[in-house]
Amino acid sequence: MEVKAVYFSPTRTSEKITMTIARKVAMKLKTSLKDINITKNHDIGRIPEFSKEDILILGLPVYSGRIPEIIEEYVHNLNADGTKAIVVAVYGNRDYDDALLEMRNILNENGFEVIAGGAFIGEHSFTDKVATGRPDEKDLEEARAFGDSIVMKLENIGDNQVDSIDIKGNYPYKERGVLPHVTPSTNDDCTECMDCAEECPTGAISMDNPREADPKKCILCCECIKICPEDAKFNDNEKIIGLAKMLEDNFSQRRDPEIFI
Ligand SMILES: Cc1cc2nc3c(=O)[nH]c(=O)nc-3n(C[C@H](O)[C@H](O)[C@H](O)COP(=O)(O)O)c2cc1C
Repeated sequence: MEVKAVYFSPTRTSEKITMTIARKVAMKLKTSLKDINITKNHDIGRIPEFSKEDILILGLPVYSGRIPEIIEEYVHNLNADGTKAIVVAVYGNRDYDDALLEMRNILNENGFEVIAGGAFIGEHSFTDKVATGRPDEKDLEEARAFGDSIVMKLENIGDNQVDSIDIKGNYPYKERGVLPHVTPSTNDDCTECMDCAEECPTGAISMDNPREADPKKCILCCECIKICPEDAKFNDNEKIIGLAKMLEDNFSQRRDPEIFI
């Protein structure tokens, strides 16, 4: 038996929440934890295998109320025969809409038994003024408490099959919004440390010149902006700036994690 934490997390908030839950579950079950970070490694040649005794904790950020399109094929290729799973969506304080439901449905269709789900909040990718610094200690405390509840449920279920859990969301799912085909810009403070290019989940930033990026590959995850030690990367596209302003004006009130178990 192994707890397998699989997550996609360009700006690391989904990673923090998923790993906090997973560490708690593995520790309480006194079993090993496998950290499967698919932020850069999401080609379907690397799909992990699951035994019936394993536990999958899948953590994804919410993009336009859905799971990120770039990770869709990978998630659809996760397969099991009765492995228990937990779904975790991390969103930027606006809404998670149908993302958590989408995750539950894909995993249930692929032979997992989804026994719990959680929607958590992370600092918004487009602005550091919405959900600033989240997940914070209170969020991590809730993530650990969620881990405790998961273990309690697993102990109660034993080897029995369970009914699928109810999760908030609608089907047909929300249509994905269309973002402009642009990349973040770079100012003169860039020192070519290459952190952005090395961490870019899609390889959109040139390894020869980190000021150059391919708009066909860029998914606007904002990893490069958040990771840059010199604050040299920024969004200067009008639509993205307008979106950030709309979020700051309308979605600054703190939202709390929601648990489905
Ligand atoms: C393209 C894109 C679309 C997003 N859409 C939403 C959304 O619909 N609702 C929301 O609350 N946050 C949205 N966010 C914000 C992220 O869900 C949030 O910042 C999350 O914490 C990022 O996860 P990560 O740190 O694991 O990359 C979006 C971010 C990006 C890059």
